[in-house]
Amino acid sequence: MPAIATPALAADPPQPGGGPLPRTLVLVGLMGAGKTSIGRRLATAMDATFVDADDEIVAAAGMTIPDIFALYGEPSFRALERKVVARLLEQPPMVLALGGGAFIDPETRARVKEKAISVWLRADLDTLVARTARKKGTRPLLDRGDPRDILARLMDERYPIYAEADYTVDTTDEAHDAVVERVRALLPPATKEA
Ligand SMILES: Nc1ncnc2c1ncn2[C@@H]1O[C@H](COP(=O)(O)OP(=O)(O)OP(=O)(O)O)[C@@H](O)[C@H]1O
Ligand SMILES: O=C(O)C1=C[C@@H](O)[C@@H](O)[C@H](O)C1
Ligand SMILES: [Mg+2]
Repeated sequence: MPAIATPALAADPPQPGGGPLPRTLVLVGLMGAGKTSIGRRLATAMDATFVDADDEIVAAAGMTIPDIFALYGEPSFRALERKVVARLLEQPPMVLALGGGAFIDPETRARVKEKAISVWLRADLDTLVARTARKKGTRPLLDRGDPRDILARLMDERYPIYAEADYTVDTTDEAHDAVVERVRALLPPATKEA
């Protein structure tokens, strides 16, 4: 499988000392858990930089995630994801939404544990099915069959691994802002100043 070229990251480098985070705050969880939408709000609330690893992969590859899967295959996507996340974890603290499978990779998981604070955004199956139904065609794993069956299988496979995150926050019955506050409440006091 050919390697995908990896030019510079697309996101502006975080401003030195520009955020109150002592370490990068990494959000993990399945598709539809809220990593992107919660992460963006959290970063705004904390005056921190927000980066979505999926967007960085798209920028690095110069193509969409469905195209990367279709043209290069999932193993090449995973290799690129590992590289991109490793580079992001070397940058100054930020709020970082990982792609759904990134934390499942043992190397990435070890790096996250070493360098970041991790939070698993957990949701139940009905919630994930409903949320992921909104932007069809953007998540290649869910195009391989019935999304409910696939999400159920991924929950079985991945939930024990996401549980290795430092913290877990349930997002099933919580509005965005409530989840943001729950995540902020987990952080040491100095990181709560907006
Ligand atoms: N707590 C919540 N309450 C209501 N809607 C939510 C909540 N969290 C996320 N959503 C909605 O669910 C959808 C998916 O959320 P989001 O894109 O943040 O998930 P994600 O974890 O980044 O997954 P993916 O990257 O696969 O899209 C969005 O429409 C978002 O607004
Ligand atoms: O759960 C996954 O494995 C994925 C989730 C998305 O965020 C993307 O990273 C990609 O579609 C794979
Ligand atoms: Mg997302």
